[in-house]
Amino acid sequence: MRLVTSAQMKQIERNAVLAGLSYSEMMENAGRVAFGALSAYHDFEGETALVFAGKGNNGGDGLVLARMLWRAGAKVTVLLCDGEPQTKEATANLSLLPRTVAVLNLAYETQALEGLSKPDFVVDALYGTGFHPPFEMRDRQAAQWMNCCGAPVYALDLPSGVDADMARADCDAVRARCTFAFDSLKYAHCREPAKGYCGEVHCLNIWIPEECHRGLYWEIEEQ
Ligand SMILES: NC(=O)C1=CN([C@@H]2O[C@H](COP(=O)(O)OP(=O)(O)OC[C@H]3O[C@@H](n4cnc5c(N)ncnc54)[C@H](OP(=O)(O)O)[C@@H]3O)[C@@H](O)[C@H]2O)[C@H](O)CC1
Ligand SMILES: [K+]
Repeated sequence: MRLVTSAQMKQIERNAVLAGLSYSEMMENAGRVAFGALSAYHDFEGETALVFAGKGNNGGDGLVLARMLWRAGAKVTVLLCDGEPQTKEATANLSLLPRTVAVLNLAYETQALEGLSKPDFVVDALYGTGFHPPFEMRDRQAAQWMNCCGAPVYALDLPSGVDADMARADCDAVRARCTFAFDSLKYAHCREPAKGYCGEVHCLNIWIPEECHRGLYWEIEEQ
């Protein structure tokens, strides 16, 4: 198993771009493999899914997954927790969502969380490797909602609220049933206190060529 820092992960992604894999392809792959992993737990058809999407690329992964869940027959609601996406790839994936996916923007619809019912499952795509604790108020409320709703939460790459490298965790960090780590494990998947928020960790291949990792990871035993 590979273990990387967030800076190493960014370098691996840059290497992947040089090797011919675009950022948008990596995002598409991340959403797709998360969809595949989630299908071991859910049938999707007729199920209700809430996708909490942040403004960065972790949110973009969530928007790809939202599209795939909708295609598989789930009733999907996306919550934009920090307004519109701020990266090119995430913005493109927001525009690819079909109209039948409800999109609530918590930056404007400030009371939206109060009106939500418990879904069949939740996708946490609020923050990944770019997060540094602590939460700001709106994110804290979103994380508290996920933790209190009673539905299983599946975290993309990391549970929101943990620091990938320091393995620190905000006291309201998302408590996931499963975390789908992309490409490589990060310290937060392996060290307390962050590890305790991850639930089962599945490290998923997003098709970054092997040579892009050279000299940029530590080999560790399977967790
Ligand atoms: N591993 C891979 O090969 C791939 C990973 N992908 C996914 O991308 C994320 C990392 O995306 P990134 O955009 O770098 O980071 P985040 O989505 O986690 O969020 C970054 C934004 O959040 C801001 N931030 C940080 N801390 C806070 C805070 N406490 N409160 C509010 N906002 C915060 C940060 O702002 P800065 O000023 O700190 O820069 C950013 O605006 C990775 O985890 C994967 O899920 C790719 O999609 C595919 C390839
Ligand atoms: K996340």
